[in-house]
Amino acid sequence: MKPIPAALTIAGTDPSGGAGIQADLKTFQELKTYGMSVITSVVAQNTTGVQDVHHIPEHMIEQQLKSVMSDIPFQAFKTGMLANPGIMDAVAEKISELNVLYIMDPVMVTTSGDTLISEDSRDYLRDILLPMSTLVTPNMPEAEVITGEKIDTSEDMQQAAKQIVHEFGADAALVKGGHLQDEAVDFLYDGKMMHTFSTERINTKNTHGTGCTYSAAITAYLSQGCTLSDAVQNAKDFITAAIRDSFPIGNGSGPTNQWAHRAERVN
Ligand SMILES: Nc1ncnc2c1ncn2[C@@H]1O[C@H](COP(=O)(O)OP(=O)(O)O)[C@@H](O)[C@H]1O
Ligand SMILES: Cc1ncc(COP(=O)(O)OP(=O)(O)O)c(N)n1
Repeated sequence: MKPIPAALTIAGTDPSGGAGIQADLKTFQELKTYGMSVITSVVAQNTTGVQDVHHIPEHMIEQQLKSVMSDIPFQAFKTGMLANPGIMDAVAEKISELNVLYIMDPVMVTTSGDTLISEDSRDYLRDILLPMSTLVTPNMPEAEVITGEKIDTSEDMQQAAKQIVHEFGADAALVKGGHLQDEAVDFLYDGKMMHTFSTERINTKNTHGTGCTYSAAITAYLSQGCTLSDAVQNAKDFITAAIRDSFPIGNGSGPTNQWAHRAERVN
């Protein structure tokens, strides 16, 4: 019998439902992948920004991981918000036991400008977790932090993707261009080839949770057995539809719409 596609997200929460664990689980569900979650931080946030944060004690993060890992098999997992070195350490130790695909969304700062990980975590993220990853998905500011280089152009993005693989040890890197002005272009470097994924830029302020939703969609497609470049292309179609049909709700940057792809996808 074919295994049931299943995926795990290890991340922080968003009670307003647009980002973090909530966005990941909605995306897994929408893409017919059995979704599971380990919560690292409870974040009081909404479309306008972050109001407060409570970090889950490390022993409880480890216990959540043990509970899932000892019971239900999954083909892929992703990490999102890992707020400090203690949390990263707890996660690194448990995931080193896994032999499944690992998608790292190196969450650092939200669109609203709130910092989600401490300054001293950045080196740990780059030096310990990143080399364990099958794919890392930085946006342009995150790629700048990882590489230490300024990234302004699509040439800089491609250079950063290569550097993240060859110098810092990820199997593959997807540098996302949501922060570019004209085009929404992302570059995937898999250690051999550069792949380009491009769409027109949609004029909207409702992009809360785009990075979470995109990396969750990649994780779901990988759990179903897609190749890396197919998983990214399918996920790019998914996130583009979700942004195009995003929800104009809340007082700030509204959330993306995970069910928008249904109208556009021909199965
Ligand atoms: N306004 C937009 N129009 C179309 N695609 C976008 C837009 N903003 C972001 N994207 C796409 O959404 C995905 C997430 O990118 P990005 O916004 O850079 O991530 P993050 O949320 O981590 O900052 C990428 O594929 C990016 O190209
Ligand atoms: C708990 C949590 N994790 C990650 C983010 C950042 O989400 P992202 O998808 O990068 O998009 P923005 O929210 O920054 O638009 C978050 N807000 N909360």
